[in-house]
Amino acid sequence: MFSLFYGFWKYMFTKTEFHVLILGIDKSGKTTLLEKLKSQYSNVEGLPPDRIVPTVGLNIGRIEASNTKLVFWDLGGQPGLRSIWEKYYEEAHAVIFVIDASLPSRFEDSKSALEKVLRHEDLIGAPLLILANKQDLGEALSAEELARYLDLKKLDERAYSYEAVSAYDGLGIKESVDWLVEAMERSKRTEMLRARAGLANSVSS
Ligand SMILES: Nc1nc2c(ncn2[C@@H]2O[C@H](COP(=O)(O)OP(=O)(O)OP(=O)(O)O)[C@@H](O)[C@H]2O)c(=O)[nH]1
Ligand SMILES: [Mg+2]
Repeated sequence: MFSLFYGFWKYMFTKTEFHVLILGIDKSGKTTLLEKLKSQYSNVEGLPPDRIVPTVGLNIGRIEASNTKLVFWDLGGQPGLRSIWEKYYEEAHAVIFVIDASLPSRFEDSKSALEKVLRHEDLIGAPLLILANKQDLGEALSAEELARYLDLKKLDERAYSYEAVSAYDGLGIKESVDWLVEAMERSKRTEMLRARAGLANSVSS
C-alpha cells in the first residue's frame, strides 16, 4: 500500500524530465544543433562544428530551460541507421525533426523519413517541431516555404510547429525550446508518460 502512495506522491511532485528525440536524415545538422543547445543552455561548452563527426550511436544532451529539465537524444540519420530510431519512440515526449533547408535535392528523402516517423504508433500524440536548419546560408528555404513543400497530412491531431533555425549562429533556437516546453507541458502524451512512470515506480519500490 505504501508503495502505491509513494508512486502517486512521486507522480505528483517530481519535476518532470522531458525526453526529446532529435531526428532527421544524415547531414541535416542534428548534432551541431545539440551542441549549440548545450552551449546556450548549460554550463557545458558544446563542441564546435569542425569537431563534429557523423553520428553512429547516440548523443545525449541535458539542459534546463523554463525551470524544466530536458534530455535530448540525437541519433544518426544515415539510411542504415534509421531503423534504430524507433527503439526510442516509446519514451519520447516530443520529436524535433531537422531538415537542411538549403539542400532541395534531399527534401524528398527528408519528407519520406518524416512521414514514416509520423506513422509509427509508439509516437502517437508526440508534439513535433520541424526545423528548417542552415538559415545562415542564403539559399535556405524559409520555414513557411518548407512547410508548403512537405505538405504533411494527418498532422492535425498533434501539436506541431515549424521554425527557421541555424545551428551555427543560434537563430531560432530559443523560440524552438520555448515552443517545445509549452507543447510538452500541455500534451496528453506527457500525462500518459508520467502516469506510466508513476505506476512503474510504485510497482518497483
Ligand atoms: N551552414 C551551416 N552548416 C551546418 C549547420 N548545421 C550543421 N551544419 C553542417 O552540416 C554538416 C552536418 O552536420 P551534423 O550536425 O553532423 O549533421 P547530423 O544531422 O548530425 O548528421 P548525422 O549524424 O550523419 O545524422 C556539418 O558539416 C555541419 O557543420 C548550420 O546551421 N549551418
Ligand atoms: Mg549527428
